[in-house]
Amino acid sequence: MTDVIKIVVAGPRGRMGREAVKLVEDTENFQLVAVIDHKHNGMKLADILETSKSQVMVYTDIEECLQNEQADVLIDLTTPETGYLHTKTALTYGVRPVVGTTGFSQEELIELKSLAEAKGLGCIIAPNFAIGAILMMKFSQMASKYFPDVEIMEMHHDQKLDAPSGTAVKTAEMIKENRPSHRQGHEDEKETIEGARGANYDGMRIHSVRLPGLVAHQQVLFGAEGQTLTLRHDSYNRASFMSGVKVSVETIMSLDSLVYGLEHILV
Ligand SMILES: NC(=O)c1ccc[n+]([C@@H]2O[C@H](COP(=O)([O-])OP(=O)(O)OC[C@H]3O[C@@H](n4cnc5c(N)ncnc54)[C@H](O)[C@@H]3O)[C@@H](O)[C@H]2O)c1
Ligand SMILES: O=C(O)C1=N[C@H](C(=O)O)CCC1
Repeated sequence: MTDVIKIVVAGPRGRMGREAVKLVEDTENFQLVAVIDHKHNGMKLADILETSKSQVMVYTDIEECLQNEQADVLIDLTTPETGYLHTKTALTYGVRPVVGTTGFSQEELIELKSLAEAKGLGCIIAPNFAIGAILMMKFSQMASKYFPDVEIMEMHHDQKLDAPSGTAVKTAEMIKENRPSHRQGHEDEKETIEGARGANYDGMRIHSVRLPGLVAHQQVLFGAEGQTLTLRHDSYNRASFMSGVKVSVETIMSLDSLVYGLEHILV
């Protein structure tokens, strides 16, 4: 029999968090031991989340939670500031973080990487848990060797806090590994309305669309003489991310350092 993995979910009432709670409750060798919310300290999960019957405790303070509960893994699906703090605290307490929260700075990622290494603990920070999105990023990286002119258009629901999306940033980082650094567009181009050309990452442009009705979508557009290539991925619901969360929890127990991006653990 596989060992039981004891899990804390942070952000259980969020769009992603409630799916993660369901995943943990429905997976045989996963055990939910507590949740971390920004309110309702001391209540039971079932009292604050209509889709759960779980009697595990709600904590508002991660330190109190990790002192009181025996946990192997923290799944964090909160906000950029909270996610960073939770990841750091979990590592300090010897708990392995699986982080879907996006919007971390480069400095924060570097700091978390050193902390995970110092502690010899697995930590997975995945800007996108959907397998199709990972493939889109990998295909984009491959294509950029042959099509070095590329623009990324990410489209999300209008409640998203960070822009560009974590997926768009990760895609640009992966493309950068293959694409000779250069500025794109006309050398004399001028924006008559600020922001018209999008964010500039190593000469590539990233455009962020926010609209009600969207979930998570990204198009990577490549252009060359007389041709274009478009790679697109769409998540139509949050369940699309859960197989990636599951494989991350299963894999993290045998890791001893930080992995940034699911492409490193999908074989
Ligand atoms: N990696 C992926 O595949 C993926 C997919 C979707 C969303 N995301 C990211 O996951 C995060 C959550 O997204 P969402 O759509 O579920 O957002 P959401 O706003 O629906 O949920 C966030 C939850 O975090 C909780 N929260 C805020 N501050 C907190 C605190 N201090 N302590 C505990 N809980 C706190 C809120 O109560 C809320 O329930 C975002 O960063 C988003 O970009 C990642
Ligand atoms: O809904 C969100 O927010 C999402 N965020 C991730 C990102 O920033 O890339 C992944 C897709 C959904």
